[in-house]
Amino acid sequence: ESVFSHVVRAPEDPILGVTVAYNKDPSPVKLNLGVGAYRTEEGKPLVLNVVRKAEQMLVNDRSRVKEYLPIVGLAEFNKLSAKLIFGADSPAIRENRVTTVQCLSGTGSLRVGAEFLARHYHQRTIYIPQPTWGNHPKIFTLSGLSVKTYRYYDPATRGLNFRGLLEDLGSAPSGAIVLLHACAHNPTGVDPTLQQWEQIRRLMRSKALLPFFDSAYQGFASGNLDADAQSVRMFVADGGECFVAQSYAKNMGLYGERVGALSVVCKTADVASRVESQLKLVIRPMFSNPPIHGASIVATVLKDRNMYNEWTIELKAMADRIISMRQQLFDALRARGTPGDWSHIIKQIGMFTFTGLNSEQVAFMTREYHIYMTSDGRISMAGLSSKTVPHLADAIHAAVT
Ligand SMILES: Cc1ncc(COP(=O)(O)O)c(CN[C@@H](CCC(=O)O)C(=O)O)c1O
Repeated sequence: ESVFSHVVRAPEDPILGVTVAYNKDPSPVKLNLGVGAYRTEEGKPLVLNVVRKAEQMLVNDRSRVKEYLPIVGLAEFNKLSAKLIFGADSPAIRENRVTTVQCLSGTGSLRVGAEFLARHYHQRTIYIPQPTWGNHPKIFTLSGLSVKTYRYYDPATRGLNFRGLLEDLGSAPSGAIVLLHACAHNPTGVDPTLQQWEQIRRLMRSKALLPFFDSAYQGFASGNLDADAQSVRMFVADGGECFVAQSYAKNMGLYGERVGALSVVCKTADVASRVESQLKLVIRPMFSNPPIHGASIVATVLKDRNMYNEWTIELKAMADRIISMRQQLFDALRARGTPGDWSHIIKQIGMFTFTGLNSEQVAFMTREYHIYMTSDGRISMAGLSSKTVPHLADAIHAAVT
């Protein structure tokens, strides 16, 4: 009799479980629009040319060894990551008020930040948008924070519920932590305008709410790395403090390398160095020190002007292909006279379209058309190609008529 015979079978993850179901489907027309991972027009995962070039350079460099990294990770990677999100001219970086630690991609960066806050911050409540990435509530709850939500999405307009957002943040207890998607909100694809970000910033600073940015798609929303960092830079420019989690999974296609960074912007350099010393106490018993390969790729790309420029070109090409998939799907639904207003498909940005389809319609599309997507109606546009748009449009048309 096993001592684990009481263990019950856990349900599949709402997002990653979609790929499990997709892989089991023998249909030749099946479409995986679940996981937010870029695919080419041929439907294949993409390794960026600049990444292959960086890896070749690393392999050829016989001086490179496989020693442990410091607990905080690859120093060069950390500096370059801070520069990428805060800007090369950031006063916070110049004044040494930023500490950056390399973590296991975006998830790991969020987790390390949350564990630190649960131990060292006086307010243990974090407000997350409604809806948000499915893993957010689990990461923060398991870190010991208590999770509340703020209104974010308006199903009626399929846009931002800005009034609800301001009301909910306005009634949050002062000092509460607030999770903000830096750009390309997942799953809605709806972002505040710069003017709305400025109003959010003023409100948050007036109540001493602590911003925790999740930047998983920098460069993927607009195709421009600086444009997609504007929300973060507005908060840093006011001299206030904030947390920022960065992921290189999507914008550099390093999904499985698990490359990310957590940055904490503090009021003084002395506080930043003390915060870093405590971040090390979170990391050491969690994963001790981070993996060297992916961070070396990123550092190799970011530190060389030509490779950085080549990366921005490949990044914009990915963003542009997703935008063209939006237009093609919108046009295909219009051509079919599919009932309903589908303009949100071309208004939303980033990797996902929040279609507004309900779970029954999603189940119908999976059953009858072998379309795999999350049950909340989210579609990863990166999983589409010109050849497969008609099949998806047929499925949506059938689901709503
Ligand atoms: C807003 C947000 N933050 C963090 C992450 C974590 O990404 P890392 O791989 O840890 O860097 C994701 C990935 N969400 C995608 C990818 C699949 C998943 O992990 O759920 C998604 O929503 O499909 C995300 O969408």
